[in-house]
Amino acid sequence: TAKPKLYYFRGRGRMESIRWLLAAAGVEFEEEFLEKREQYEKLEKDGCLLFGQVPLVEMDGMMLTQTRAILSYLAAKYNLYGKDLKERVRIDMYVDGTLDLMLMIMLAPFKPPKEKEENFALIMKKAKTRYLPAFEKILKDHREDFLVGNKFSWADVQLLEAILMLEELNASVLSDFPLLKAFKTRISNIPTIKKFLQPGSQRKLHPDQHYVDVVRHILQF
Ligand SMILES: CCCCC[C@H]1O[C@@H](O)C[C@@H]1SC[C@H](NC(=O)CC[C@H](N)C(=O)O)C(=O)NCC(=O)O
Repeated sequence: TAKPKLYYFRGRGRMESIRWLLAAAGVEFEEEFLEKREQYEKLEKDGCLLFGQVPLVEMDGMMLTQTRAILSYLAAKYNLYGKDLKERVRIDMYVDGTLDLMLMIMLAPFKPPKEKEENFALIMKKAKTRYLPAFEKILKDHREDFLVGNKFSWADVQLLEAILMLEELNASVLSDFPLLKAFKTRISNIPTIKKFLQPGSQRKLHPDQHYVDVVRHILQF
């Protein structure tokens, strides 16, 4: 069967969580990197972009857009979405929280220079006073290796992704969160994730100025 094909910039952005989830599920995927505006315009002209936006994932005979829709489809398809409705809604709550946090981090490089310092402080404040305490408490109350049920799920994948992004911004961000530190080690050692964390995987690097310039050029903003 054909591998999923991801269409996005050569960077993390909104597509990175999709790369993580596919990798965690052990699913190989191909990528087409948007480097020129013409590529984006062709996708639009060909009617691939429902709302004129990427991420776009071509799989199972469909042209899928909307990051959350794609992630939910993948989680369900690869059995990473809990055992019943109640586990699924907890996973949805947790992943929406990590997506909110990661969106702040993802958009940071696009902030005007004079706002960067303040924006960085806001991200760290939200991480340390809102998101990390919430997940530390979940691990404390739930007393399992994973966030939901006693099984690896989409929520675990995305929390690890968010933790690693935060540590890139501030290496000691987990210093007050011992359960999250142990969680990070546990989940990082899951074979499919361990492989994705090795150099040479399809995991993308921290965004640099070139990347910001390419995105601005293609999307003309
Ligand atoms: C890679 C760095 C990403 C930072 C910026 C990204 O976040 C978004 O704010 C913009 C990009 S992603 C590219 C952007 N896509 C979206 O905003 C998708 C939003 C949608 N709800 C989703 O979750 O998939 C885009 O195609 N815009 C064209 C335009 O709307 O005309």
